[in-house]
Amino acid sequence: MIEVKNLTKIYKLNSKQKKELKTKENTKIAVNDVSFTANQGEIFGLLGPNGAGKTTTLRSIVTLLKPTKGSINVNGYDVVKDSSEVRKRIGFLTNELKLDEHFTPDYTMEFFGKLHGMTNEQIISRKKELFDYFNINKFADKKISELSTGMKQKLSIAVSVVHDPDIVIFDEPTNGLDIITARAVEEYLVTLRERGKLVIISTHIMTVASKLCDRVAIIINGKKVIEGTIEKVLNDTSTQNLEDAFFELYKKAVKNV
Ligand SMILES: Nc1ncnc2c1ncn2[C@@H]1O[C@H](COP(=O)(O)OP(=O)(O)OP(=O)(O)O)[C@@H](O)[C@H]1O
Repeated sequence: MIEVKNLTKIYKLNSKQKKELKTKENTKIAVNDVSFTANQGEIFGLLGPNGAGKTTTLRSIVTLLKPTKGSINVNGYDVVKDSSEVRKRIGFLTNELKLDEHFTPDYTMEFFGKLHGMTNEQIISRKKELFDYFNINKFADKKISELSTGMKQKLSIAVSVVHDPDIVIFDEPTNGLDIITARAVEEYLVTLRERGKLVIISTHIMTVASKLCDRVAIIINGKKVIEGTIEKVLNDTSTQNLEDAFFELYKKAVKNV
């Protein structure tokens, strides 16, 4: 279970960033007083346009960023005070995860398994389970540089969940993937939910969210504008689909700026 309470993250901006963001301000409020709860056995979606604050929120949950204000609790552990306990319980996958292309899938799994303090037996059995699931066996001893993009993505997922965490967090899980790999990733997320895991995904693609998520929170300009089941979001916005709901909420949020 993850409880995010009044999370605020303020970045200091250097002159290059100020230029990029076309601002004279010295700071950027990326996440502004955001709270939500996500429970075991659900796929929770953090939705919003580019720059909304999704990645910042996820990176704060996985202990890569320290909140400026507020708190995040992961299965009873605080992300700042008990960061190593939190990391044991979370698998984090982002497009930025770069696997070393010189190594083989086999070696990479062993390496990350050892980093998580797993025994050789645990690593062997987990590797078998994940390589069977993602059809990686044939490529286990090839250099990662020789693998297709889809296979690399599947391996990245296998690596990020090698320690069989209770909570799995994917930043834009199907972004840039072909339809077959995207489907394989989606199916895996559903499998994780069936096994009682909490899966949190961030996405700006509303059809992906509608298909996968039990509950969502929509973030616009760093602020949460709604949280609940897809049904609740459609009811509250009097819309028929999540894309229309998003535009309704976006129009309101922009008007209020
Ligand atoms: N390290 C940083 N320093 C300064 N500003 C940052 C930094 N990282 C992100 N930002 C800014 O904070 C805001 C939120 O960014 P974030 O990456 O969390 O959004 P996002 O919703 O994940 O968007 P995207 O889908 O584009 O990744 C953006 O305006 C971004 O430019």
